[in-house]
Amino acid sequence: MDDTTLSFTFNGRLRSMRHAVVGIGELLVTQHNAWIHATATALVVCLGLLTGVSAMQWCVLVLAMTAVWVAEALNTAFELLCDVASPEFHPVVKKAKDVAAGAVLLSAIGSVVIGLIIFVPAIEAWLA
Ligand SMILES: Nc1ncnc2c1ncn2[C@@H]1O[C@H](COP(=O)(O)OP(=O)(O)OP(=O)(O)O)[C@@H](O)[C@H]1O
Repeated sequence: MDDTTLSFTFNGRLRSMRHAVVGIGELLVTQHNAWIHATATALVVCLGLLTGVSAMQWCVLVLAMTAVWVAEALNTAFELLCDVASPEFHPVVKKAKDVAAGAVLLSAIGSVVIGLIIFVPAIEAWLA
């Protein structure tokens, strides 16, 4: 490891953030699940604005949505690595990919439950 690898630079951090933004772009362009998450995110934001949920409820909703996006991003990265490491069918890769996909499903189910807990009463109050 040389000095340039060790030194902290603003440009280095900026470059690193650019890579992360490119990664998010890749997720949005290539992953069909990400399109569903984007639609759900837009729906939640519209519903939240319409029904006037509280600041604390916004925090919970943001955390729930972020959990789904993070799970999807990690699952996608994992799938890409699997495809390089084992392009042919492998029973253990199947298990690994299925478990990673399960993480996305778990976070999505949790988010739907949170959405129902927050929005059912909020919509009832809004319609009353
Ligand atoms: N190399 C492999 N070996 C064994 N099983 C695999 C392999 N690649 C994919 N699979 C199986 O196919 C399923 C789908 O894999 P794939 O990589 O297409 O992801 P996906 O769930 O379709 O996600 P996406 O829609 O984001 O592409 C996996 O969950 C796994 O069960």
